[in-house]
Amino acid sequence: MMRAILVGFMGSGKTTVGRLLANQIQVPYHDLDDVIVHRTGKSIQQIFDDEGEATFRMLEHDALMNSLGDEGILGTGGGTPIQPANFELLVQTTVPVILLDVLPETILARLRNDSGRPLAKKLGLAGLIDLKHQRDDRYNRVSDIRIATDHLTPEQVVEKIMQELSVLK
Ligand SMILES: Nc1ncnc2c1ncn2[C@@H]1O[C@H](COP(=O)(O)OP(=O)(O)O)[C@@H](O)[C@H]1O
Ligand SMILES: O=C(O)C1=C[C@@H](OP(=O)(O)O)[C@@H](O)[C@H](O)C1
Ligand SMILES: [Mg+2]
Repeated sequence: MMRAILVGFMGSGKTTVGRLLANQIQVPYHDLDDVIVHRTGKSIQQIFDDEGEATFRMLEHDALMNSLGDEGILGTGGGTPIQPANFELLVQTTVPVILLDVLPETILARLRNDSGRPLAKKLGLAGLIDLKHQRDDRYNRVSDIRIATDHLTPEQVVEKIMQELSVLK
């Protein structure tokens, strides 16, 4: 079983914080995007370009199903909780789900120089903010703990998660 699952919008720090947290408590880190890249031999951008978002979402659902029972920390993608089947899995799991939250301006600052997120490229800044508003309710509903990351370093976010998880036990 996973120790914790990280959810949140693109740029909230799921991948960065997940790796750091796993490293700190010496368990494996699994990232759904990485599982998909490994399985297909393609980048996320290539999958969106060649096969479209719907195919990516099927691969993402498979990756989630196959990862939940593994040991470690799981970093999801920003769209993972939005798919209804994934939403149900995340609501029902007994693994603590942690929402890394961010303000729109933080997202923009963190993703400014990033080219690996096809949706960010396609939607532009205003579209990204709109997408976050559409998703926020789902993020809140699947998560047990919410951490506002805007004014924290990744190390401080890890520290907060460790405090919250020890409270949960
Ligand atoms: N707490 C943080 N403070 C500042 N920068 C951060 C923080 N968390 C992540 N970042 C940076 O933001 C970018 C996106 O982080 P990433 O971990 O890939 O987010 P996600 O997986 O949620 O999309 C990266 O450049 C990362 O270094
Ligand atoms: O928000 C989304 O729909 C997506 C987020 C990405 O993951 P990160 O949240 O780790 O950037 C990746 O799964 C894909 O580009 C789609
Ligand atoms: Mg990520």
